Amino acid sequence: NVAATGRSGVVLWGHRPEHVAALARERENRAALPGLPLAAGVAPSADLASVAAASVLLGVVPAQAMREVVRRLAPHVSPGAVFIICAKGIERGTRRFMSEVVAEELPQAQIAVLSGPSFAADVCRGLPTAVTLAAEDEELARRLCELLSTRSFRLYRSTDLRGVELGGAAKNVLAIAAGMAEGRALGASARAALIARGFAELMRLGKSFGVRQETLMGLSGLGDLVLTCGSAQSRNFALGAALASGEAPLAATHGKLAEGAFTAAALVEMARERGVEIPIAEAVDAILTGRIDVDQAIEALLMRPLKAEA
Ligand SMILES: NC(=O)C1=CN([C@@H]2O[C@H](COP(=O)(O)OP(=O)(O)OC[C@H]3O[C@@H](n4cnc5c(N)ncnc54)[C@H](OP(=O)(O)O)[C@@H]3O)[C@@H](O)[C@H]2O)C=CC1
Ligand SMILES: O=C(CO)COP(=O)(O)O
Repeated sequence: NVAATGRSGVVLWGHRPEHVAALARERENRAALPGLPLAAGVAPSADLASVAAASVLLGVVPAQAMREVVRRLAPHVSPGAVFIICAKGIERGTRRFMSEVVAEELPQAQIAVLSGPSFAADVCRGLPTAVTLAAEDEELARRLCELLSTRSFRLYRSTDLRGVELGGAAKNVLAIAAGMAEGRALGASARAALIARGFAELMRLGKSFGVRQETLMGLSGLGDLVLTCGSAQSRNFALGAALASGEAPLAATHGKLAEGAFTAAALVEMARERGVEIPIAEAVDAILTGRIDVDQAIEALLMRPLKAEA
């Protein structure tokens, strides 16, 4: 809808023809965004070839599906087209960032990443927010920000692509921990402490990747961390709360996408490889894989040796 603000002919491709047909008929995604109509300029299509004329594509699929989707898209994407990654996650197994996945599968495209505090329902309602758009080429980032910004959806540009995607991926894992604290009624002070210590983990990890600290202090790092660690509207936060109330990891997502559940293991492995301590993310991964329970995780975090804050 944002892309179709003041514009027509925005193709919305989806992989399920029946879902695409329902979207075209009802002009609304009744399951995911009930009561929020599709913008008039959006044309749903199940035909991959319909993206061939596009000079800018937005990839809004689960991170673990990105490679498959981009591989299918590749024969239809024109050389020089821009592919904007909207997924927030790291590929399991390969531990590739989304920009690496897309570069491997879509070498003809220019890559950008869009990330920041932006619940789809809020954005669709026209509520104001600001996000970061990163591309290595600053001129491209500037052009895309101008193309896609609206009065209520403000894009700030960055050339720190890796920093932006790291912030978006890591905040989902940390939001699961915040949801657990909420589920166990640990209180507002604990939540604030968790956000601050989670942010310290993100900063340490970011340093090991050579990303800019300012990026992580910005919309796609701290901004999205505060949003998702503070709202039950977040599916990652809701997963944490469900785990804390005793639900099993597989059932606790309630069929919804919680990216942090897939990214946690990759994040922990990357941190270990770099000798970076990320105890909150590690606790989330250990709970998701059934190695410890929520009580043991809380106990372990509270019993960590006292040290300097940094
Ligand atoms: N929702 C939000 O508020 C925000 C989400 N994001 C990020 O965007 C990404 C997508 O999230 P969201 O849109 O909520 O997720 P959804 O679960 O709604 O999935 C998005 C779309 O991807 C489709 N899809 C799933 N698997 C595949 C596949 N293998 N091949 C092709 N299409 C597929 C889904 O179709 P179907 O379900 O019918 O299979 C759906 O149409 C995530 O990484 C998320 O972190 C970022 C900011 C905000
Ligand atoms: O990334 C998001 C908002 O910025 C959406 O968060 P969830 O995927 O946890 O719902």
